[in-house]
Amino acid sequence: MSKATLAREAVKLVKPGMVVGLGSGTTAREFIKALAEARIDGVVLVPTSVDSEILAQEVGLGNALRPMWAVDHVDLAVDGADEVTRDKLILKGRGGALLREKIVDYAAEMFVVLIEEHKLVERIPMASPVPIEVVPWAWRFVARRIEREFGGSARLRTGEGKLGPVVTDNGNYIVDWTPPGPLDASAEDRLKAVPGVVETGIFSKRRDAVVLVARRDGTILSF
Ligand SMILES: O=C[C@H](O)[C@H](O)[C@H](O)COP(=O)(O)O
Repeated sequence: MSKATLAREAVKLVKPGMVVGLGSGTTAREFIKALAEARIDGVVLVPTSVDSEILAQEVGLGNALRPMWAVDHVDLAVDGADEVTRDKLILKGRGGALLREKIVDYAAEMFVVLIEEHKLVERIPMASPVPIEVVPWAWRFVARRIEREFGGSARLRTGEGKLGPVVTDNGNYIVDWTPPGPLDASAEDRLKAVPGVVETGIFSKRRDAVVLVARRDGTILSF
């Protein structure tokens, strides 16, 4: 229910003709459904995962869908997150959709993050590991190098419903890294500098994001 409330709030920001980035995950799915109900004229939609693309198609938004290469800007991106701090360090990627999400969310003029209150944390990571999308051919080398350079433990993500590694929408693997302690904003660039790392779930460069939090008491906090 709270995810649907957040989604309806975010839909109010969508104006006719806008190019809108569709995030991924259960919260973003609510946004996609609410957007379909709103029937806003002329919007162009850029999905950040196959999952979001399929849902958008199923709820009648198929004609509006475009790949990222077919647009020259994104007005608004609406996405969920796994953990968010008060100063807007954002951790994403529990569903493995982080790479396309980061391209779209970082490109957007306005980035709106929808979370429930338990995801508002003091520091990242709190309860989730840090997802890191890696080149499959190098995955073990990259995982060991991250452990050596930064400490903690890095594990290949394996899936349910399929034997072996989870393969992302971009054909890569995910390594889930549990660092030895809290991370600051520099972690995004430091991890990215490891050859073989394609992208990380640390979103530290959108401090201007608008975060909408569904509180336990039913109200919405915005910061
Ligand atoms: O890869 C998954 C995405 O980053 C999601 O946006 C994130 O995991 C939050 O998903 P949910 O809204 O299902 O908690």
